[in-house]
Amino acid sequence: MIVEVRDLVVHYGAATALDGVSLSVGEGEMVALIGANGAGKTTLVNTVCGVKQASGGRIDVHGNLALVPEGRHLFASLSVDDNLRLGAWRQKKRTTGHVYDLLPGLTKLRNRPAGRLSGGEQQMVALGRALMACPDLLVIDEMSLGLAPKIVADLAAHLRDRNTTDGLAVLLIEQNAQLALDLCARAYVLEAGRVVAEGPSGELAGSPEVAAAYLGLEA
Ligand SMILES: Nc1ncnc2c1ncn2[C@@H]1O[C@H](COP(=O)(O)OP(=O)(O)OP(=O)(O)O)[C@@H](O)[C@H]1O
Repeated sequence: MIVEVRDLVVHYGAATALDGVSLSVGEGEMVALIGANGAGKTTLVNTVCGVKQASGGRIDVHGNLALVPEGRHLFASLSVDDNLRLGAWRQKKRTTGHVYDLLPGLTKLRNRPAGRLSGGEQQMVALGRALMACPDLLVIDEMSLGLAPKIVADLAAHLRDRNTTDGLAVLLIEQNAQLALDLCARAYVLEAGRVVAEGPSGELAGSPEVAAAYLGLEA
C-alpha cells in the first residue's frame, strides 16, 4: 500500500468533518473519491498530504505523494517554467523536459506568467508541477472543475497513460462521478464525513443508490 488511512477523525473547531474514515491506495492503483459538496473530500486529501492535522486515527504513507490542490494555487507572477520547477524543490534534478514531453501544450507557454493562462492551461501547470516531484501517488482535488470537456478528456488520458506506463497511482477527487468511475478501478463514496460505499467502480456505478445520488440516474 502507498497510503493506508484508518479511522480518521478531523475537526474544524467543534465541527467534525471526518468521522472515522478508512481508505487505502495501493501501488499503481487509480482510486476515486466521490461525494457531494461538504462531504469531506478535500479535508481527507489535505489530511493525508499533511496540510491539515487529524484529531484521531492513523495514516501510513509508503512513498512519495504530490497534491494537485483545489484551486491550483499557482504563483501568478512566475512563469510556467518557474512554477514547474517549484514542484521539484525537494529533488536534486529540476529539469522540466519530461513534463513538457507529457504535456506538450505547455511548451509554447513556458515563459508566460501563470496568472495569464486559461483555467485549463493552469490546471495543466498544476498537474505538471505535481509530476515534477516524481510521485508514487498523485492526489488530485477536483480535476475537472471549470474545464472544457476536451481538456478534461486530455487530462484523463494523460493520467491513464502515466498509470499504464509508469505505474503512477492516483487518488482522484471528482465532482463528475461518471468520469471518476470510468477512470478509476476502485472508488469510495463519502457522505457527511463517513464512507458510505466503496468497491470496484463498476459495482458502485451499478448500485441504484450511487446511480441516483451521483450519476443523475433513477434509483
Ligand atoms: N476551514 C474550514 N473551517 C471550518 N469548516 C470547514 C473548513 N473547511 C471545510 N469545512 C467544513 O468541513 C466539511 C467538509 O468540507 P470539505 O471541504 O472537506 O468537503 P468537500 O467534500 O471537499 O466539499 P466540496 O466538494 O464542496 O469541495 C464541510 O462541512 C465544510 O463546511
